[in-house]
This record gives sequence, C-alpha cells and structure tokens, in this order.
Amino acid sequence: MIKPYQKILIQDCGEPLVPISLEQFAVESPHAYQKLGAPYHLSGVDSPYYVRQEVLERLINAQTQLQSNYPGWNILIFDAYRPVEVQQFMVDYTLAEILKARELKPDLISLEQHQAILEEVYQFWAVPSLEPATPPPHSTGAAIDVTLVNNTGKIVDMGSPIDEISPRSYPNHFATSSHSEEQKYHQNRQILAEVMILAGFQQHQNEWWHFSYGDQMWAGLTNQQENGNKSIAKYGRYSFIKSGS
Ligand SMILES: C[C@@H](N)C(=O)N[C@H](C)C(=O)O
Ligand SMILES: [Zn+2]
Repeated sequence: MIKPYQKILIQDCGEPLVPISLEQFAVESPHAYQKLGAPYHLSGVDSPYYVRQEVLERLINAQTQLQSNYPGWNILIFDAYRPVEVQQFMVDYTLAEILKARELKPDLISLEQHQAILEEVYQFWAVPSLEPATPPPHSTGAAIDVTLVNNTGKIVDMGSPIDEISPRSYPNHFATSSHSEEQKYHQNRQILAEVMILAGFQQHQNEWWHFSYGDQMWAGLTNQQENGNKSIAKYGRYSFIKSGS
C-alpha cells in the first residue's frame, strides 16, 4: 500500500503554517469539505486555507505570473491544509459515494470488493496515515488543490470537476483529443500547470488540480525528472495540537 515516494526521508524545516489571504485568492464558499461536515474541529483547525510559509510565497509568485499572462485572472484555492482526521472523513465519504453510484450496499459486499473499491479511492486520495514517516500530502501544509477564475469572474472549464474519480482527472486526459472543446480544456489545464510548475510546484500524476512543494510527493517527482537528484522532503505532518498539550 506504501507508494514509492512515501519512502522518501522527511526532515521538517520547522516553517510555520500561515493563513492564505482570501482577499488575494479566489475561494469557493462554503468550502466543499466543510459543507459535507468534515471534522476540522477535532484537530483544532478553524479553516482549510493554511499552507507553509514558502508554499504561500510560491503560490503568490504563480498568481503574479498568471496575471501577467492573463490580466484579471485568479487562482482559486479549492483546498489546502487538511488534517488527517479530515483525510479519513473524505476517504470514507468517497468510498460511500462510489458504493451508492454502483447501487452496492456496504453490508452486502465482500471484503475483496471493499478492498478493490478502496484501491480505486487511493488512486486519487492519499491514505489517511497517522504514521509520521508517511503523512498525507495535505496534512503537511505543502499541497494545494487549485483551479482558475477568468477576468469575468467565471471558473475556467477544465473538462472535469475537482475530485472526480475517473481518467478525466488525469492532467493529460484531453491532450490528444480532436474535439475543439476538449482541446480548450487541455489548454486551460496547461495555463494552470505552467504557472504552478514555473513557481516550483510539482503536479500530481493523476489529478490536474493537485500541486505541492516540499513534501514527499514533490521530492519523488523532482528526483524522477532530474535523474540522479536526491531531494528529500522538507515538510512532514503539521499538527495544530502539539503533543503533550
Ligand atoms: C483527491 C484530492 N482532493 C487530493 O487531495 N488527492 C491527494 C493525492 C491527497 O489526498 O493528498
Ligand atoms: Zn490535493
């Protein structure tokens, strides 16, 4: 179940988690997981809109670049910091939604069926591990889920919604399409990926919206691209509730 990038060493640099200015970036309101009742209160968190200091600086750089290419456009922050308890809630929720869509009753499926569906969920959602060596990316404050808003305030169409469990979520899903509408979705995804990557982020291989800087996934992807490189992760799990308090 452990993915190769989760074997990468973490040496947390101790940078604080800082709030993302909601005047500077677009956000969806109410927040998608808060709307579902995700238990942020269990971790003493008042908002999902936090990231590590350097991640915020890079996000601001990405938006500055975007606005110099496309005046009036904004990055929309769909999700940022996610405590492990919320990760668990979203994994459970996603599994339940798949069962519902396939008209399967949780009590009537076999252990093997349950395991196979969980594997599908884990292609998109990280395992809600409390083990310090394998933190879910969003629990480190290094990962963000983002999309774009254009100069008329409209969310840019990427061809599939954030969090969809489907091949349409793969960043290059529409890359070779001959339909003009789908070619446009690909161009839009590229506008987002280009400014994020230029600012130092890495993009999740299955999700057009997920980017990170400084976590294990970022280090793994950086090492893959730069042969011989041995990046380690600079951010581990961040907890608002300190142990012993
Ligand atoms: C599914 C999406 N919202 C997401 O954040 N996926 C990554 C891999 C995660 O769970 O950390
Ligand atoms: Zn994500």
